[in-house]
Amino acid sequence: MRFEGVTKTFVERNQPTHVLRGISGEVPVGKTLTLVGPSGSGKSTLLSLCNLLLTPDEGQVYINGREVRQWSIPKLRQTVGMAFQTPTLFPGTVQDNLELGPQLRGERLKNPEEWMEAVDLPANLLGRSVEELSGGQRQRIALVRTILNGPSILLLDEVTSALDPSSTQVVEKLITDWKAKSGAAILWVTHHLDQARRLGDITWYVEAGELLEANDTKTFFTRPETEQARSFIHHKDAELDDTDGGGEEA
Ligand SMILES: Nc1ncnc2c1ncn2[C@@H]1O[C@H](COP(=O)(O)OP(=O)(O)OP(=O)(O)O)[C@@H](O)[C@H]1O
Repeated sequence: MRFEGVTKTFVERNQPTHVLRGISGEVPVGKTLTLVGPSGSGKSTLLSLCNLLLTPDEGQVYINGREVRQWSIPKLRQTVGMAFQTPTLFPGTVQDNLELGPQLRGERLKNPEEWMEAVDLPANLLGRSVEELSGGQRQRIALVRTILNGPSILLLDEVTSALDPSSTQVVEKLITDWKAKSGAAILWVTHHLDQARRLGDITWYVEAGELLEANDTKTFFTRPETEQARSFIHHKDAELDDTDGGGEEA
């Protein structure tokens, strides 16, 4: 996935907000890119351009070498999976939701129980309506469903923010195991710098719509190049210390 000079401006009551200002860079195949930056810096907007929930005003987004606007929406959404903080599931049973992706490819889901085990949920939930699931269970099922669509790129927007530490661990393991097997590229927005540090191969820092730093994750966190990134890391780490060494933020 590649961005070339991407800009996006929202206009509300004649007031323009320049949300993305000339973002360029690449998420290489098989890598996890963790995207960090202050609230309102444009992270979710950047993700939304990758599967045409939004279109850029200027610049291009390339998926597997082809500009997003050249893709058919169904093919694009199958290739580029996306999961949000608030999971979306279709009405029906858990199994109905998991079967959807394979069915669209004319396949059958062979091992639903194994997927349930992978996200630490009992197999007897398969026949239950998704209405009956807790928030943490919904998020885990939504992620499995996204993965079963067979994407080669995964966009994750704060997917563990509403989860307790043990569900967070299950979700992180699901995604990292799947990435290792599939060789997919992942663009992962997170407010949790410990998560960005732990899971990223590459980290981007955006502030006020500008990509101020793009580096391998270890270098970004140990030797940030800009004063803005240094200060952001420092403040976030201090917040984490204040919340008694790593509790989940709301
Ligand atoms: N549809 C929209 N119309 C108008 N303004 C929008 C729209 N979507 C986002 N914005 C504005 O664009 C800016 C960037 O929002 P975005 O959600 O991309 O930031 P973010 O970095 O993901 O924030 P957070 O970390 O809080 O989720 C914000 O000022 C937001 O209010």
